[in-house]
Amino acid sequence: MPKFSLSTLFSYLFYLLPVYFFVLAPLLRQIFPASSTGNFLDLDLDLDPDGIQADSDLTLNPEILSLPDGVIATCPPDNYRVHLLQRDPLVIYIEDFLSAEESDHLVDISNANYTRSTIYNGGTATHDPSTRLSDRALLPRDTTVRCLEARAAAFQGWKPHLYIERMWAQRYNTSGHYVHHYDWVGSAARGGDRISTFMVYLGDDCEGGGTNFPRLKMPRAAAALREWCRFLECPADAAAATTQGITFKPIKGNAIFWENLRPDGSGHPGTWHAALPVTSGTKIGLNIWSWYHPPQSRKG
Ligand SMILES: O=C(O)CCC(=O)C(=O)O
Ligand SMILES: [Fe+2]
Repeated sequence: MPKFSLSTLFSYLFYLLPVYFFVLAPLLRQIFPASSTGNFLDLDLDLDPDGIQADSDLTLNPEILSLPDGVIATCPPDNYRVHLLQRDPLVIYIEDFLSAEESDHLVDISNANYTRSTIYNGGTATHDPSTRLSDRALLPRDTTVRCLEARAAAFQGWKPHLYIERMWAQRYNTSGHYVHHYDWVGSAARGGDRISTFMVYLGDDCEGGGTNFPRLKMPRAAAALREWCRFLECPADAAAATTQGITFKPIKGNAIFWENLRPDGSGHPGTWHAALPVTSGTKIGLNIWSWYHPPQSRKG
């Protein structure tokens, strides 16, 4: 009977381990691709066509989310054009997401409701003008707002367990700004998180006030730049630019859409962004955030 010494065993391992890691394991991954059941954003177990399970919806708060309430709005057909900026994170620019009439109407219905914007510090809402200087107003859910909720949900493929948050208009006067931040919270494992953001411009009667993404890159091809410079700040001397990355100009009716979460539910670092200071005039924005809240993580 052959005798195996410890050193023989080690020499076998020395040859076999690389064979496993570099040949066998990749081959197995090709033949049996990983199932997506561990993928936070692929949870799609709901059989209810509305993506809503009656028993698990008790925890959803109608003061925060635009929950179905039996009111069905009759809406005009969509009339927007999309421009794909990049896929990871997904960033899509939407021209004429709102008509001029819709933008003006939302400004009108927000006017009476403005209060100073807050930030959250350890779970407590505080005012900090060095971080965020603006006023914001909760929009009543009238027909225009309901049609916009439907437009935003349809844009995302009516994804089950996705809830459009109640909408807020945000008004920045001269010096108004919001320093760099993420819109996601990092709470996917605790129940849900903000899966996406539409940053819509309702009023662009201002200088400055662009939405800056320091970690996104300017499109490179000359033809692409010609197209994108309609929507992005394109300084004549890019090297002398004081901001990093890309900055969207406020243009009334247009929107930037981006996905905040990676497929595993973690927040995407590329979505770091800011509202640059308004140097004169008034900018009015509209936040449409979508909250992804799968029923499994709602239990408890
Ligand atoms: O007003 C903007 O350009 C961005 C606003 C924003 O990032 C926010 O309200 O979370
Ligand atoms: Fe934001």
